Amino acid sequence: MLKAEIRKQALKDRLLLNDSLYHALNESLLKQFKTLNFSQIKNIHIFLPITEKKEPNTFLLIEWLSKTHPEIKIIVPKADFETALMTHHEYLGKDDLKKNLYNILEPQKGSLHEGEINMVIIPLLAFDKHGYRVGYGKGFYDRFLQDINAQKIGLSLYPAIEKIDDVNEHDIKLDFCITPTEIIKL
Ligand SMILES: Nc1nc2c(c(=O)[nH]1)N(C=O)[C@@H](CNc1ccc(C(=O)N[C@@H](CCC(=O)O)C(=O)O)cc1)CN2
Ligand SMILES: Nc1ncnc2c1ncn2[C@@H]1O[C@H](COP(=O)(O)OP(=O)(O)OP(=O)(O)O)[C@@H](O)[C@H]1O
Repeated sequence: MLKAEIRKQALKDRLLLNDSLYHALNESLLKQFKTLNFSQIKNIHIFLPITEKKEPNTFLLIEWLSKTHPEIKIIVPKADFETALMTHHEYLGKDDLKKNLYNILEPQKGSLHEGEINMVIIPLLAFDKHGYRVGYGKGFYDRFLQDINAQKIGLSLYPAIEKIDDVNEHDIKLDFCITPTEIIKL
């Protein structure tokens, strides 16, 4: 299938999720996330959920991490829609977040993180069995991930689809994808 078609279908499916299923899927994602090996990890980059679009509730992961692994620094992105680039900031808690024009929460005072990043939790609308993903189509994550040497981990409410047919030279492959039932090695 082509990205445009996959994107349209995935957005529709997500918005049709009822609250109780959405909640259960998020709890299952957290359960899977807890099984990752954090022993070598000094910092983790995690997107902040657009709940209006029923993205996975990454606050569950962030809250669990800050309780059980307080030594791991949490880094969150801030997207610049003019340049399609992101900057990366220390997460200081929910009080430091404010919604931008796209309903994306972003850090206000969290200081810029410019060093290496060990693990990135990546938003997506769909991913395929070959490790490629479909996002909202602006290429933010492809630009970000091309420069870094981190474990690239997708977070998906749904299982893998068979194949994205229009993968291009910019598309960066995931190393793993967390779904509600399993962590898939890609
Ligand atoms: N939570 C989260 N943060 C993220 C991403 C994401 O997928 N999820 N992104 C992942 O890359 C980047 C943001 N990408 C986005 C791209 C488009 C729209 C959006 O609302 N688009 C409008 C159309 C706007 C237009 O074309 O001018 C829409 O879909 O209605 C939102 C986020 C960076 N931060
Ligand atoms: N490293 C890059 N340099 C220049 N352009 C890029 C780069 N990565 C992606 N792009 C461009 O950004 C757009 C992203 O399109 P694509 O359909 O692959 O997005 P996506 O992976 O679904 O979205 P996203 O990464 O925003 O979630 C394309 O026009 C692509 O050519």
